Amino acid sequence: MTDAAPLWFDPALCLIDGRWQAPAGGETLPLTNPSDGSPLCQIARGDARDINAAVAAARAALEGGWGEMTATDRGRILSRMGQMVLERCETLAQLEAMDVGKPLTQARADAVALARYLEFYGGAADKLHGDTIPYQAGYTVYTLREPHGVTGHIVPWNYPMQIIGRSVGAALAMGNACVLKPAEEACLTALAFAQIAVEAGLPAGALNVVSGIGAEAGAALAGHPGVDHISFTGSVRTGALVQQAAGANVVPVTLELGGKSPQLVFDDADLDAALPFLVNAGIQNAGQTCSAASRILVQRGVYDQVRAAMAEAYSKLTVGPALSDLRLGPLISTRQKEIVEGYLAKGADLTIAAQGVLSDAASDRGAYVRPTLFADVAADHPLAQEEIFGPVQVLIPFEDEAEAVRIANSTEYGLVAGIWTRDGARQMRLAKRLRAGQVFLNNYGAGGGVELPFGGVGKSGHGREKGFKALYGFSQLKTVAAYHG
Ligand SMILES: NC(=O)c1ccc[n+]([C@@H]2O[C@H](COP(=O)([O-])OP(=O)(O)OC[C@H]3O[C@@H](n4cnc5c(N)ncnc54)[C@H](O)[C@@H]3O)[C@@H](O)[C@H]2O)c1
Ligand SMILES: C[N+](C)(C)CC=O
Repeated sequence: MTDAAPLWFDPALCLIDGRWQAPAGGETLPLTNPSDGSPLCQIARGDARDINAAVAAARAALEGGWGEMTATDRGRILSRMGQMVLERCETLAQLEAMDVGKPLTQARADAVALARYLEFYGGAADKLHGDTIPYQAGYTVYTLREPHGVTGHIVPWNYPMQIIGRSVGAALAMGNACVLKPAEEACLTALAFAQIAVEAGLPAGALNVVSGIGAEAGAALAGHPGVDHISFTGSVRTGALVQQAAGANVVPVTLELGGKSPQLVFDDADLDAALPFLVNAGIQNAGQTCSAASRILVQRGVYDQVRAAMAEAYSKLTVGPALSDLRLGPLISTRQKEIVEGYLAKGADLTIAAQGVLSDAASDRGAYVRPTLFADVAADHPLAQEEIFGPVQVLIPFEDEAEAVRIANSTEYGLVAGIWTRDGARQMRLAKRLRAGQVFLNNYGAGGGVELPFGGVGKSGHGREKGFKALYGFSQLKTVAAYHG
């Protein structure tokens, strides 16, 4: 680790029942810095035994101090955690940059987003309540909003802080006790978050964190009969496995999966306003973003202009080590680099409109690829259909609104869509017709905005996280019908 980001916790331990402890198997896994391939540290290789202990600790917390705490007091702790995240912002950003390969500016924004989630859900903890319901004579009927109980949170490596904030933050606000399984590729900020929770006075067992391999600790959590709800963020393939495992115990699952999100640019669009969003939403976090706008659909009348402007922007993109804070860092791993290079090879028959450049500091030991913009891509080409999870965007021309909608809705995903047009009626029509969980009109937020409900349709998943509405998903309703004559 660097002096700038010293670890003030031991990453080779799991947080269970408020205590950092060695995993039952006594084994560790290496974390690697994707910017140069150097070893970062060892993390705990938790397994089913640690998950069992974590679930038991969470259950005990619900029956003890955490379960008895008022919503207002829960909110206060979350708000305190948010403040502590802000105080540690620079350290957290450095850890995320080294662990994920994310440029420092983006990592800083993620730390601030984590703080915002904690503030937002801290403030919301005591705002959601039940109703009274008019019923038959002699009755008083009301509903209680209650936590699910023990919630499992399985998160990926690409935005650890943001995803932990939105799912664990909302779950704790509603009074659940959480078991978090971060990704084995990058989990330092998940562990730092756990330490912050301890320091902020979160009662023992309310948050338990077990790092480890997906097929071991993750599968044990997904299939655990003592868990009452699972929030999973990751790939479609793993999401299906998690849903199946949880389904065997009739446990509800929220799935936040992948995407192939489009931005639609019409002839009447404000192109100057659109350009930064078209490019940035494709290359943010080196394209390893579920809501990346990897398809840019452009109407014929402005197609050449958009292509030229994007190509110029691409030629200025520089890739380098995360701590040098260029526009793009490396991919998470050499394995991910091979996957992206495989897609670039599949695009050998296509026209490359432009590519970014590697900085001199981007060594062979890092997982670097040049951001690549393909032009004139057919809507059914694999590069226009499959999630690549790298800095690759395709330009697809269209004639009219009907064709734009058909192409936009032609993938198996439906996470986010952007529409660039000055025509208000078209904005309203398309906002309804596009299959996506979020639609942005004349802007594009690649998942930004803690206040905005987020989630997918189709293979992008189901359920909604973020925003106030997420609190409904992390709680359940009990109806109380009192007969008093
Ligand atoms: N919709 C969203 O909000 C969102 C956000 C970020 C990433 N994603 C998606 O995540 C994917 C990339 O992330 P990834 O490669 O880390 O995904 P992944 O599915 O490989 O891993 C995600 C998590 O699942 C765990 N896991 C792996 N196998 C498991 C199993 N059998 N049982 C239980 N858990 C298991 C992993 O350890 C990790 O913690 C992309 O498809 C991306 O679009 C979606
Ligand atoms: C929504 N977001 C950006 C936090 C994560 C997507 O990968």
